[in-house]
Amino acid sequence: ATGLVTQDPYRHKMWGMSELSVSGGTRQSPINIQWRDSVYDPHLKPLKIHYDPTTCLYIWNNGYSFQVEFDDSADKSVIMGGPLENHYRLKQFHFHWGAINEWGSEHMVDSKVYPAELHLVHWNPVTSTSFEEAIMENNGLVVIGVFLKLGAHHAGLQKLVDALPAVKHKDTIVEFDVFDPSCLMPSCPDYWTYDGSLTTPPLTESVTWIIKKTPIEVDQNQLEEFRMLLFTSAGEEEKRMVDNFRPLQPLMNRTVRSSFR
Ligand SMILES: NS(=O)(=O)c1c(F)c(F)c(-n2cc(CC3CCCCC3)nn2)c(F)c1F
Ligand SMILES: [Zn+2]
Repeated sequence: ATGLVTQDPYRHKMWGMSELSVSGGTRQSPINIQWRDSVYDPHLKPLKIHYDPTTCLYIWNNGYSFQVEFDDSADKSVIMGGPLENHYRLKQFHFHWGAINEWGSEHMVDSKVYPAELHLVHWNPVTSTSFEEAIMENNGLVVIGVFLKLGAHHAGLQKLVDALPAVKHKDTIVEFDVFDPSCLMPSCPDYWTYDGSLTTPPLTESVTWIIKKTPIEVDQNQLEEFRMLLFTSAGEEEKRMVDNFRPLQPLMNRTVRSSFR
């Protein structure tokens, strides 16, 4: 399936390094998780998630994806446990998806691609005083990745999908209050974890990735609503927001640990 992703989907972005990892990067993301090479770590604890739905602020189209932002001024929506030394605050979540169901996710599992991937981005309030600072810190961020697969209608996601027409164009925003992103988590507790990077600029190597083993199911109409968004601002020539995933990066000297046998 990786052969399908020949074009660099961010080719229209003048990042200069979208194909290459950060020059000299040794822990770039995303990667292909080879299940048989992952190492079961019995010391990994269950991940604990406590999201306060009232910390949800708004949805906006940032020109890469649509992003749901949270009030991170206190320890109200936090994760802890798993591979983590302390708690991390939820800052935002967003998705990556393809033009068609055959590709779209950033990570892969044994070269299997999913049609989309959810990222919940958290930062370390113990070692950083802000999200912006944490982005530059080693292990300043934790991102939980959840694969989306084509299947049953996802009632929790639909609330988000219904708001997308209001953020069709880049730099548009709509208020979005009281949403609990826990509804987007699979019930299975199993995950892989590895040290990596942001998959968008500034591509800093500050992320502890936690990738859930089990995908959530969404239906065709819901995926197609993602694909109706635009990379472009109002008034510009329309470019559909699709294929907003970064190409696979080399594993280099890293081990992926699993929380399950
Ligand atoms: N795919 S990912 O790796 O989960 C992922 C992330 F982890 C991110 F943190 C961001 N991110 C980027 C900014 C702008 C910052 C604004 C302040 C200065 C630094 C950039 N906000 N959040 C992001 F866009 C993204 F896609
Ligand atoms: Zn992402």
